[in-house]
Amino acid sequence: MNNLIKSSLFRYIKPLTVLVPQPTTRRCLSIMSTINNDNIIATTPINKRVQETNTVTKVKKQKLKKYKAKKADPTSPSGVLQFEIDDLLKTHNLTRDEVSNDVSTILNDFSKEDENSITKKYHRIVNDVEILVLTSSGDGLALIDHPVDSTKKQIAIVPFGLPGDITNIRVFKTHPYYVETDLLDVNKKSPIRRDDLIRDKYFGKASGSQFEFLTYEKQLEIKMNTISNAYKYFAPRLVEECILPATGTTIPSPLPYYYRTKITPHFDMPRRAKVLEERPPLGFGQKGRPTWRKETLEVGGHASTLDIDECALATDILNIGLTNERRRFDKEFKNYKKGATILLRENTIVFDETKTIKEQLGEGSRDENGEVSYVEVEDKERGVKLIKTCVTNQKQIVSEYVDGYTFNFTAGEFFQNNNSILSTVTKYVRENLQIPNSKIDEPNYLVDAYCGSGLFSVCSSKGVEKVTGVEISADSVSFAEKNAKLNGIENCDFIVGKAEKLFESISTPNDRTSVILDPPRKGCDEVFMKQLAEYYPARIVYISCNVHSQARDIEYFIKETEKGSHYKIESLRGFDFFPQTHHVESVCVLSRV
Ligand SMILES: C[S@@+](CC[C@H](N)C(=O)[O-])C[C@H]1O[C@@H](n2cnc3c(N)ncnc32)[C@H](O)[C@@H]1O
Repeated sequence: MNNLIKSSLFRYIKPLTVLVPQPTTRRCLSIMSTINNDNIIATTPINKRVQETNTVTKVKKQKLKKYKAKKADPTSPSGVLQFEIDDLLKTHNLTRDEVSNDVSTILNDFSKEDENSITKKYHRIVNDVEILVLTSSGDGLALIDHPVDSTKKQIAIVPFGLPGDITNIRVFKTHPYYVETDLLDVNKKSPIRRDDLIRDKYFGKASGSQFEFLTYEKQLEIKMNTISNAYKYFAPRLVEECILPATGTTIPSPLPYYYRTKITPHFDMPRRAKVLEERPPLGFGQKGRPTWRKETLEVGGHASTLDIDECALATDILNIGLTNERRRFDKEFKNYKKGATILLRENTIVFDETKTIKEQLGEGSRDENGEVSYVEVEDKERGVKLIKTCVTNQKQIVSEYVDGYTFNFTAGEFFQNNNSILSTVTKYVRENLQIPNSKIDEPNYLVDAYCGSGLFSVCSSKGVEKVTGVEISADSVSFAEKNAKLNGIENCDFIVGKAEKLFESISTPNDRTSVILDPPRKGCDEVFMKQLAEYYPARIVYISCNVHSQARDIEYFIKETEKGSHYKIESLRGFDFFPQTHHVESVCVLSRV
């Protein structure tokens, strides 16, 4: 429908109450009944109640759908995308107006099935599109012609597109300043594209491992750039004033594949179904409807959840567990009344030579004979035999083994997911917590804020007088206390509460105290940062799985707190906790000057 007809139609249905001659009303009703728009983010329901009289039909409360932007935390992926869009616009000398889309018109397009509808104009195939840059979420960004205004462009997000690729894409969703697309074909390959490296049979369809078609060196370089960009966006004053050191090279994961110690495949219940007649796909979400990997078009099916029987990122025992749990699901799926997520968490047992393996296994995922599955591994450095099982019960207590220390925690609770890199990262943290020029007779202290079940507290406890951990989850604190004891460590105290609770009772001398921060994705809050600056510790090591909130916090600490300006950023670098994905763990070290 062209704009003219549509706007005249809206004039009919906009008023709260209108009297419309019957033939026109019938047309309005049939048009309204076709509304099924993917782009509805917020809608005002259309009241379709019609009161018929002999000659006229009364249509009540006809309202247009309004587009309402979702509020996003600026440091969330959709918030960061806004900075990335502005960067791209700047490079191409464009303004936001010049890439804007009329989302409301699409939202109120009642004839979207018509060949000439506005929806069809927007949601189309575009050929020979060059991918220009990569976002921090690992997607390609491109500029394409605007479908309805030849003076404008559109910004397209292209998952699995790499800078330099020339691609065919399908636009399927429109936002005010960008469109979402599926990658259909790669006509010319980017020089960095290495499809020959792909191992995962679901790659290019499943969300998750997006970087398998890059060399590992390239992945590490991209993650280093992600950290630099995060500070450019969220700590611009530190960048402008040149008080930020160059981002260090990303520390690789010893295992680039088969490293994840926790996965959570899920299945959905078909809409309105009360019982499952057919076994639904069990696996991970599909990333759009891409078709560029022709050889894998049928792999995993076509539902929004792909049916996945192997995960190239998960450890061996989790893949065995996945096979077991899929077999169980084949038999039991009819018992489920709604969709569910299945937990597969690795459990590590230090082998006790006085007992048989079977005596030590505990509960875990079972094979077709009903036996708990396990694999044996060796810690060659310490000459210790380890047994790995796969736990599926959220409440079961599981163990991790890091650097000779054992950590117990509840299977459903947080613990770092890549065991292979933990020895490297805990060593790095320990070394960077050291207060320079420490004298032998002067004791040093440690504070572990957001301590979880005590990973950094325990691994950094040697050589310091006392460690104080603080953590909001009482359950995690109780495990942290037990973990210290289990490993024969007596100098750790743990407090339950928000991180800032620490400052109510802290008694260690600030000049001799180092602080570890390891907050959740949203980062620290200003109250905590202010009190931290007030306490004025000798060194701070800030670890984060969201470098964007880390950059925001570091700038706030240095620029907005009274004593923050007395600190210098000693180093900033990534650790690759999540190979083959876009995620990076960032570690920033601050010292007092
Ligand atoms: C990324 S995890 C780090 C845990 C631990 N450092 C580790 O490596 O296992 C963040 C932890 O912060 C805790 N947390 C979240 N908000 C908090 C707050 N306001 N104060 C203290 N702890 C908090 C969570 O419960 C979680 O255990």
